[in-house]
Amino acid sequence: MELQLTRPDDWHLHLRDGQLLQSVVHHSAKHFGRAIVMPNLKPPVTTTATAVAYRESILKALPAGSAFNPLMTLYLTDNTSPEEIKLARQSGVVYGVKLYPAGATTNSQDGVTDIFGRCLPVLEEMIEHNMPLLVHGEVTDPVVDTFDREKVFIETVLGPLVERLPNLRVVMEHITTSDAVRFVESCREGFVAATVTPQHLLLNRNALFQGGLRPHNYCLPVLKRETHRQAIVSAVTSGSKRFFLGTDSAPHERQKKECSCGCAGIYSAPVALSLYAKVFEEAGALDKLEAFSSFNGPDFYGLPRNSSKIILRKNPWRVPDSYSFASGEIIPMFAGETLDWLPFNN
Ligand SMILES: NC(=O)N[C@@H](CC(=O)O)C(=O)O
Ligand SMILES: [Zn+2]
Ligand SMILES: [Zn+2]
Repeated sequence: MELQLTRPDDWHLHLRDGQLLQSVVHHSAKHFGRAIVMPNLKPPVTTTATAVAYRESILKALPAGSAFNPLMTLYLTDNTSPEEIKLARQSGVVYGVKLYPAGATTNSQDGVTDIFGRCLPVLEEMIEHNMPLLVHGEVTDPVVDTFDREKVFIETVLGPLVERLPNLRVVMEHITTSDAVRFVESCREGFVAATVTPQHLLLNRNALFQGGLRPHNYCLPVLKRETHRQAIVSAVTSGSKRFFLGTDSAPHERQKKECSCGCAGIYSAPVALSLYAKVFEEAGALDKLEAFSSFNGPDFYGLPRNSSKIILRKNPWRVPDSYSFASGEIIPMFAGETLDWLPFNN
């Protein structure tokens, strides 16, 4: 059995830099046409000039002949100026501005401490330039239970923000709860949308503790209980245009995951398309996979859909146990397991 799909894009991707970039970028470039590239490097990509330079280094790291197009983002800080948004739009290569609440996730220490107090002029400028805000939607108050941080963020930050700036276009990244699904569905279509990862469609929080502690299933926002997973599957397989593919593929060297204080992030780029196909097949909704993977994202961002195609073939394959690179190994999601669907370039 085989499916032909318009080439998909990845609307939330971490490509890192240096050696890690060299070793991971080909996994995304092989089957995805474009990707929204996250700016949480060390130091973060806070200016258009650094975004342009980062884009150049990604293009250099691509396999010869690749047409993969990295769509860049700026990392919002308390000090980002409205002028920077103008420069970002003029550059033609920046497609979004990323909100990391300070301390919420990997390399978010330079993020925003007070969006209403510090960022309203920048957000107004983004509305002028039709530049979307991409949101890591978790509060950082250590008193709030880890599993409630997305829900509380919606109640205390995102809901009020959307109400205050109804013309701001927002992507709630990597949603993990039924609360987020309900919130996105309650907003104006075309203004608020969400990306969805393979892990939040396939795993619930039991996967963190299956037979022992499983660091390679640890990401942020953390996996939630089964009812939330089911709500997200229903949302993406319903055919709604508000949800689209964003892997949040986030490689960390193995030693940085398997240690006493392991990093958050799951490396899914090599398996993501196989995993999304699995989700849609299990839900009896393979006919909705193409819109989720290849239409809803570009339609939201106001970009053309890709013209080339890929094939997904039922052709069981074993996910490698690890990928080696110059200074270590990366363990992919579903390492060592067998997946049914295998993507091919047409
Ligand atoms: N998702 C993660 O667990 N980690 C991401 C950061 C992020 O997207 O929050 C990373 O950069 O490693
Ligand atoms: Zn995030
Ligand atoms: Zn991410």
